Parts: sequence; C-alpha cells; structure tokens
Amino acid sequence: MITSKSEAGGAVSGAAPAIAARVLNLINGGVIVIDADRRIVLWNSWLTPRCGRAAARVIGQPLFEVFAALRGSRVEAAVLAAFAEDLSTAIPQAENRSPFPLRAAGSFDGPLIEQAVTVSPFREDDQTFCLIEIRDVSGTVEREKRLLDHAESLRARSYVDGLTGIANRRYFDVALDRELRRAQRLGGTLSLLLTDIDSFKAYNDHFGHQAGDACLSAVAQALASRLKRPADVAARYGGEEFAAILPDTDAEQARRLAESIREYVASLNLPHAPTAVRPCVTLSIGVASMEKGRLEDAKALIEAADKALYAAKRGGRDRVVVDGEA
Ligand SMILES: Nc1nc2c(ncn2[C@@H]2O[C@H](COP(=O)(O)OP(=O)(O)OP(=O)(O)O)[C@@H](O)[C@H]2O)c(=O)[nH]1
Repeated sequence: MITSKSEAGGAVSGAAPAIAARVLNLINGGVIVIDADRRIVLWNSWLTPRCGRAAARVIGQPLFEVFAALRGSRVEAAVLAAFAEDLSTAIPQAENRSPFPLRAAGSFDGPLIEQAVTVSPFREDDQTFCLIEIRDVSGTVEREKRLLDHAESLRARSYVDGLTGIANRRYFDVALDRELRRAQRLGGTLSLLLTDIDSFKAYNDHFGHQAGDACLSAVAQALASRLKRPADVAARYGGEEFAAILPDTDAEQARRLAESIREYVASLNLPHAPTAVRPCVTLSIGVASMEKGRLEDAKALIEAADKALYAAKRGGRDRVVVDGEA
C-alpha cells in the first residue's frame, strides 16, 4: 500500500481519493464546500433526498442562490467571517434551528429538520474554501423537549395535593410568601383563611376512612369554587385543614367570603356522623389579615389565623372568627 504524510500528519494511502469520495457520501450529515465566490464545489449525497437537489444541479452554483433562505441568516454571517477573518463558527441552535430548508429524506412537505451547523474555512492550493457541515439534531431536540415537558409536569404535580387535586402545602408556602411580598411592595392588603372540617374524626369513625377522603375532596372543590379571583389560592394545609390566600382582600371582605364558604359547604348537606355538632358537614374558619407593622410575615399571619380558627372551634364550631375578635 502506498502511503504518504498528509498535511495534518495522518497517514494517507494511494486509494485515499476514492475512499474519501465514498466516505463523503456515507457521512450521516450534510457536507458542502464553497469557494471564495460562494460557489458550491462539493456537495455530498446526504443532502440530495433532503432538499431534492443532486450534486450535478448545484455544483458551480452560488450557495445563496441555491438556498435563497440563507440570505441575511447566521449562516451567511458565518460564511462571511470564515472568508474575511478566517473564523470557524458553530451556529448556536437557539437562534434558528432550521437554517437550511431541509426535510426528512424523501419528504417534500414535512417539517424542516432541526440542524446543528458549523462553518470552517480552510486553504488548499492557495485558495480559501469554506466547509459547511449540517447535522440533523431533530431527534435530540425532540428528546430534549420531552424531558422538559416531563420535568414541567413533575414540577406541576409536586405542587398538587394528590387526594383533593387542589394546591398542596408546598405550593401554599411558596404562594403565601410571594403574595405577602407583593402586597408589601404595592402597599396592598392580603387575607388568609384557615378552615377545618368540624368533628372530622367522628366522620371517619362513622363512615370509614374512604368516605372521609371523598368528603375531603368535596370540601376542597367547594372551597376552590368560591374563590373567584385568579390570584386567590385554595390549598390543602394539612389533614382535614384547608387554607385560602386572598390577595387584595381586607379583613371585612375576607370575613364575608369566609361566611359565604361556610354557608355554601353547609348548604351541600353532606350527612355527618350522629355525634357531630350538626347533622351535616360544617366548617370552622379563622381569618387573619396583613396589616402594616403587624402580621407582616407568613409565620405571624398563619399563627393569627390559627388562633382565630381555634376560637371558632371553642365558640361552638360552624362559624367564622376574625383575628382580634376572639
Ligand atoms: N379520611 C381522612 N381523614 C383524615 C385525613 N387527614 C386527617 N384526617 C382525620 O381528620 C381527623 C381530625 O380530627 P381532630 O383533629 O381530632 O379534629 P375533629 O374531629 O375534626 O374535631 P374538631 O376539629 O375539633 O372539630 C382525624 O381523625 C384524622 O385522622 C385524610 O387524608 N383522610
């Protein structure tokens, strides 16, 4: 076998030109070489079924006439930099994912292939050429998108209470913190309701735990359905306790809303255990509102609402108590 040293120091056999031509057409990606006049001097067969043009039709043609869509694109800028400044460029995928109008092999109207494109200048026989490599990254992009969707759905699920379908405690903590800071920044108001199903132990003991779960779901839906503003948040705070975050709502408005929730749940007439205070499921609700200089952080607000809730329980249940009125 005849071998000689290549420019880069690799070994090249006498059969190299034939092998190189064969390999060029076996490469799983597009390879285009253009000369300083931007005319195509090399075109591999990967490109043919993806743009409907064989080498014979494009060799000698100006690249930016064959692909007019490339005019003004990052590819044109990279080609300019290659010839003018001897710069190689890997075109960031975030910018234009499909700079060349290429489609899946044999498809004439399918979606464009997502591409990773690199542009590299080189010199041969005192002339400058530019190598353009195109890789089909549609599969990688699709996998990336599926992973992102999956991560997003996991994240969303991590904020939802599995039993009732409303927001969970983790979401409540994040939302209360965010809304408190927003209210302080804008000088607005904010109220918090803490709600507890009355004598729920008796409910479970009488009807069984599964019926208890169904009752929790029904109360959660009832609570969520009474909150009409987009920024309101209904959350399961713990076992049989629920919370409502009410931005832009003062203590009096919050009391009225709490009363309407209490009345609505009572009106559902969900049968309760014989030992409960009422024959139907009822709620006790504690209300606390943020005030300037008082109840400004989540901990203080929750404690105040909890104290009001405790007062509602002590006062006989099935009632609303506003912080400070206990
Ligand atoms: N079915 C069901 N029960 C739950 C769940 N979480 C908490 N509980 C029950 O809720 C009941 C709460 O009981 P207590 O805290 O004693 O209060 P209560 O019986 O509601 O009485 P008051 O709050 O004083 O009116 C307990 O029996 C818990 O087991 C749940 O996810 N499903």
